[in-house]
Amino acid sequence: MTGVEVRDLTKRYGSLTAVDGLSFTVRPGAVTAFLGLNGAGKTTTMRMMVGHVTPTRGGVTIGGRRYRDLPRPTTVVGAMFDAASFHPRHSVKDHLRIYAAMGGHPDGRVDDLLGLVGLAGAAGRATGALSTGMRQRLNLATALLGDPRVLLLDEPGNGLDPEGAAWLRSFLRGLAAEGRTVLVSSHVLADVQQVADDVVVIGRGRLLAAGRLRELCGAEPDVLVRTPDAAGLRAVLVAEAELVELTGPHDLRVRGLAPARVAELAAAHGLPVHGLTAEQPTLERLFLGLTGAAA
Ligand SMILES: Nc1ncnc2c1ncn2[C@@H]1O[C@H](COP(=O)(O)OP(=O)(O)OP(=O)(O)O)[C@@H](O)[C@H]1O
Repeated sequence: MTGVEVRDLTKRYGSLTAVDGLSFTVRPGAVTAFLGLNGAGKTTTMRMMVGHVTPTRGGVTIGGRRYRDLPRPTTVVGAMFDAASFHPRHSVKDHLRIYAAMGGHPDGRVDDLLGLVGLAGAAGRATGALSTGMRQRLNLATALLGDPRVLLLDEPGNGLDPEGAAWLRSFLRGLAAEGRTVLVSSHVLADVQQVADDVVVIGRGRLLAAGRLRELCGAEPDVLVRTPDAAGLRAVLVAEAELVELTGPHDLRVRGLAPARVAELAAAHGLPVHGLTAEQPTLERLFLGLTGAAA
């Protein structure tokens, strides 16, 4: 089992601290979403994991070893960055064959991967003629050439259409189910919510939260109430709820009260309720709360 340990990772560019004393772990067998606003330091952190950028302080180990100490790094870690470049006239298959040769991976792996990422039909196409979604798939295939236990994927969902995004989610789940360590940076929170087991949230290079998505989002759902007397019900609920928000002429959002308690209080005051739904807390709420506080 190969996890990733980030310890006191720091990167300064002149007076700018892009990554600031970051510590977290990424566990095997799970998809971990790496989240932060633009410029938060996600790419810099991931580049330090694979030695593209030298930390000012601190470091990263993968299965207990630094990237540069791994004897055949691409068999341990597969990394994919947004700005990956392809030779535009190379075919998809040639691109993979060249990278396979460089990494010392068997040529037969290329056809397997083309099938796995859904590019078998585009094997002969020039990489310069690929759609963004196909480029992402080719990037992913390149990262997977060495059958690595650890995948570090920087914004792999960028430019994917809804079908591609759904495909990527199930692909990532499959990699985690095989026991691999999967770290995925993203800013599409709805996509992440559907796929991630764990999240690491950073802001201005600092850690804001890390842990199981379910625990961080909180177990308590908001309760959405539909009532013809929203103002009247609101007046009753505010005494016990953490928050009661009027979201429409006949709609309330209640936080900090169980649905049953909302119904009891309404009944006790003779207020009609036409609908009551529990809404699971979203990653977006957590994220905006954290990054808003950091800003
Ligand atoms: N080579 C560099 N020289 C100077 N500043 C840099 C360099 N690389 C990154 N930065 C700065 O470090 C900060 C973090 O950038 P980084 O690309 O890691 O953020 P990010 O979270 O990946 O953002 P995005 O989501 O926009 O890609 C930014 O302010 C960026 O401008």
